[in-house]
Amino acid sequence: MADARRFSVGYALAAKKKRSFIQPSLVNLARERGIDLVHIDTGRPLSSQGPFDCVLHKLYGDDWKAQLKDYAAKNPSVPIIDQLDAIERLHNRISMLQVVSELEISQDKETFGIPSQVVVYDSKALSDSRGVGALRFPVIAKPLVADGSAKSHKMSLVYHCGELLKLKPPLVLQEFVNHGGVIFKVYVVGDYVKCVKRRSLPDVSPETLDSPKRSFSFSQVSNMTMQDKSQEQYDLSMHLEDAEMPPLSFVTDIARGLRRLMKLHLFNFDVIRDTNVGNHYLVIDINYFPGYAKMPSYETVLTAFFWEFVHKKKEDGSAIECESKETKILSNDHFGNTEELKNK
Ligand SMILES: Nc1ncnc2c1ncn2[C@@H]1O[C@H](COP(=O)(O)OP(=O)(O)OP(=O)(O)O)[C@@H](O)[C@H]1O
Ligand SMILES: O=P(O)(O)O[C@H]1[C@H](OP(=O)(O)O)[C@@H](OP(=O)(O)O)[C@@H](O)[C@@H](O)[C@@H]1OP(=O)(O)O
Ligand SMILES: [Mg+2]
Ligand SMILES: [Mg+2]
Repeated sequence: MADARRFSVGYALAAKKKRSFIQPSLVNLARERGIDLVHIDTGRPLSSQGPFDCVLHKLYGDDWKAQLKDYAAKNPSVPIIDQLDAIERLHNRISMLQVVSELEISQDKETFGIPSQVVVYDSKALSDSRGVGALRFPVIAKPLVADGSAKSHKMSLVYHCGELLKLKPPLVLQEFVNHGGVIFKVYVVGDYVKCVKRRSLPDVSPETLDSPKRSFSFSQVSNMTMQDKSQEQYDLSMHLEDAEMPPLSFVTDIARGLRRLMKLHLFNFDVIRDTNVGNHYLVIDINYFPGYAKMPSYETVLTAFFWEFVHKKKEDGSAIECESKETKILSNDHFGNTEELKNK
């Protein structure tokens, strides 16, 4: 039966994120289920806005942090999705992946880990072979800070150590792992887990390492939209369609483990399969509140998540932590089909 009480989910998002995530299809579906998605004006004190049944946010900067802390202190019963300190772990590419090493999951047929990497804080260390020498080339140089800026996504694939001197620390040097040009993005929305394929960097052959080209820069390669024709060509040459997905139970175990350790509800992580090993997977990136609008049926999934969140709050009258008890969740298979499961 329809619930007469309406719920209000306040959202604080950057303009670009608002455009991609707050689609009419999501707003309307949520509204039908009694949930109003309400824009938070960050130009005004958060505490003077609302009332909200929960607050959803993805914003960087001290001003927002101070506003949210003040609001949380004054409204302890309103859940915040998610906590600032939990999100901040993902703003540093070292602490981001440390959590993967802390996962306690039995590794049977499939195994997982993170690529070998070192953190470099100053330019001097780039010429010091003691630190960098342990890494095998090619390496990817990634900005240490992942703060949502265009700069934080700018990476370099480096074939020769001499090229490192051109880079600007602080950065992470991570071994490039050949993975067949396909990356798996695992989206997590509370209990829901969905794995999709995306294009990635092509494998690097030993001949390429000897070529005169010694490095190149790129940015958000899995989000890249090329001219339609070349995109198709690229996907065909990479056999994107044919690439076998990792077992769903395997990625779901990692997703649930990460969720519990990080105390986050909304994130995705990037996984690649090591071509040389076959059943070994590497987690290379974790993003808070990623581009859910690109996920199949995102409206249904997110609406179910909000519904559960605000109703759970109503039941016990307090802010929610991580786990949900009796829930209505969406299950998925590898082909993008979703089905509703009750009390899973
Ligand atoms: N260790 C690695 N081995 C092989 N390819 C990698 C590795 N690390 C990153 N890549 C490639 O580089 C891309 C960008 O790296 P990464 O995901 O860390 O950056 P990002 O800017 O945080 O991405 P996102 O847009 O997902 O936030 C990956 O999608 C993948 O194609
Ligand atoms: O829109 P946002 O600013 O949140 O961009 C996020 C982007 O989603 P988009 O599809 O909306 O561009 C994500 O893409 P997918 O992993 O889902 O492919 C990923 O690149 C995040 O790292 C970005 O967050 P940032 O690291 O820059 O804060
Ligand atoms: Mg990534
Ligand atoms: Mg990222």
